[in-house]
Amino acid sequence: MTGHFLKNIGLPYSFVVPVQSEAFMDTHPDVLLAHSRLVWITKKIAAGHDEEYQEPNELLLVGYKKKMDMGYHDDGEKVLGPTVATLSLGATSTMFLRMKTKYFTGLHQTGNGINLLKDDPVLPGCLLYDSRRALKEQYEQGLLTELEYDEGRRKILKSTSDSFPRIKMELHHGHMVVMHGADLQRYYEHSVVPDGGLRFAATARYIKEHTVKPEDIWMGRYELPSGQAYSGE
Ligand SMILES: O=C(O)CCC(=O)C(=O)O
Ligand SMILES: [Fe+2]
Repeated sequence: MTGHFLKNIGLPYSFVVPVQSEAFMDTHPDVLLAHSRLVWITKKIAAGHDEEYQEPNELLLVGYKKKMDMGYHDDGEKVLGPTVATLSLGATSTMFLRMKTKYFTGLHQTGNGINLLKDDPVLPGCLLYDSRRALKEQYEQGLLTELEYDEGRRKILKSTSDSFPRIKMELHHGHMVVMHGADLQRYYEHSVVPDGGLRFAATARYIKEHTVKPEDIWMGRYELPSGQAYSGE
């Protein structure tokens, strides 16, 4: 993310690059209006799901100058809640979502070569899903020892192949994307490639309050004058 314009508002979010945060109460009112749109949509999307909903208390503005993009990554840091919402501003971009290569192949690259995944979740859509699922079930039912399970996997999982995008979305000015669910960040990753023009992404996240210095908690709070919070109209 070096080179991108970055500005953090609300609770400090220092995972990406340590950036100074500005309290919501001190920021420009338009930023609060943008944040309130993201709060509105996260509520709409997250309501009814089993994971506890937490209202975003942070906003990261990321600016993409000409020809910049953001490579594959996840937003699954421990300090974050399971809902991440982004408002796109400016140039059109394409967002890609793919299964992380290690879950796709069942193999991962370590310091000493390519190894079997310790706990292969065998996600629907992974490479060799049926045979991997069958082996895992036999192992879980006690029909295979761990050694036999590993040997069976070694036989079928020979090469690494790259994962591929499952979702490709064109994002236009004003579009909002919500990613909801910890597993989405655990097993999948996303990237964003603008069409070359200037673009800003305003991303709202929930930062777990216990991970922030108590004296900073107020930075994530604000109230809009009545009637100004976005209500979908
Ligand atoms: O640029 C975007 O739309 C998303 C940016 C993103 O993935 C991030 O800031 O983590
Ligand atoms: Fe992201």
